[in-house]
Amino acid sequence: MAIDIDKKIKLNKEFYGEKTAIIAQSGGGKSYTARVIIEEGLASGHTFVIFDPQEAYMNLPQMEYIQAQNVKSVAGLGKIIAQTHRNTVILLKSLTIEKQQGFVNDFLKSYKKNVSKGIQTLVIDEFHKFAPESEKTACKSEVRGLFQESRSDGIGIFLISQRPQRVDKTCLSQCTNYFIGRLTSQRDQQAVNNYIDRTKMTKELRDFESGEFYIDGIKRDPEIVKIREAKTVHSGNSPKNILTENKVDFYKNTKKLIRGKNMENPIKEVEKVLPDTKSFSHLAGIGIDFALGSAVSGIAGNFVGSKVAIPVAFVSGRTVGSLATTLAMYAGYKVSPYGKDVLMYGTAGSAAYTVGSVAFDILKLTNVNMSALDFIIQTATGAQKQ
Ligand SMILES: Nc1ncnc2c1ncn2[C@@H]1O[C@H](COP(=O)(O)OP(=O)(O)OP(=O)(O)O)[C@@H](O)[C@H]1O
Repeated sequence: MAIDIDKKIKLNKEFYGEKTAIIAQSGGGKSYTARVIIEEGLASGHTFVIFDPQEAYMNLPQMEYIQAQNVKSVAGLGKIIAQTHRNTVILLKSLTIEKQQGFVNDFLKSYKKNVSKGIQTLVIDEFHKFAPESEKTACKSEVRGLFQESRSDGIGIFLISQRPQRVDKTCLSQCTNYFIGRLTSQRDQQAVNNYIDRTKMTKELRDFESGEFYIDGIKRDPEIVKIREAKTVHSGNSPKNILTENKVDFYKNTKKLIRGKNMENPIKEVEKVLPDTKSFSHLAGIGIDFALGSAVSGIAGNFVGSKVAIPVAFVSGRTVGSLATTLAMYAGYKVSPYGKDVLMYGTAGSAAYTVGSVAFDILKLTNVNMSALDFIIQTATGAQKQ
């Protein structure tokens, strides 16, 4: 039976100051459920800070939407929100994942230092990217701290993730409330097994509909609940970025598709993880920057090689020229506020060329002539044999 979360399940004031995990695979209804809970909270006068890497929390009333890339002082923003308890959605999508982690770290440091008393809920979507199990990130210790420190300042947290097996176990185990939705992967099911009372399970997690959740906590007996429809327009989309999402499913399903076998999940599931046009152009952009770096390195290297005799017998001018180019690009990447991505991937391209050049120097030194190896080095790095 569908239970309307705002009629039969009352979310009291304390709930918004507690730690709540909302777990389901992509499309299971996590951000939709979080939206419904936030709608309830806003209506009761609670405030939220939402870290939104997917633009899944648009159209919420009373919210200020802030583009992370436009924030000049992250610490300043953290301080203002901590002191004023403003309802804020921080849109992180335009930042690389490393920058998102750095942003969350700087924000939380300042927020925790300055937070004024009273309940405020921090919503961290795609939690596994900020505090993954057995992996360090710039913000992991700050995020973990939120779960470990016994706080009296009323900070509540929503931990939202589609990959429970990848979420830091300390954070997951410190939650008071668990909303667990559809999970078809066995590893993900195992990761939440400890939080489920099997006697209350009338159906398996893999059979849950979108929006159906096993709820443990909120001072009730555990039960399976269908979350009510949202009052605001949901903006969440299943991510389609091959660089960051569900690569395992992608490879598994595309392999089956190519072999013509039946897929575990119908083609819809493949579509969900196939990269969209934006992801393809992002990949193409990286490729162009990389090739550009390699080409610049090649031109500089060959120029130096043709003009300068290097006193160290086995080091070619090409290597010296391309190494200098790599260092110059790296220095540019470090100091320049502009063109960070071009300089970063350009440095990688230039470094690859330099590695190729060094490989040719070594081959020359050993007097070995292996055309297959030459071909591989040339193709992989762009460096030409001299
Ligand atoms: N309680 C609900 N009532 C009606 N529809 C729902 C409900 N929950 C989810 N849905 C539907 O399922 C879709 C997917 O939900 P949602 O975007 O929340 O998934 P998600 O688990 O956050 O997925 P992702 O990780 O891919 O963002 C929604 O766009 C909505 O159409």
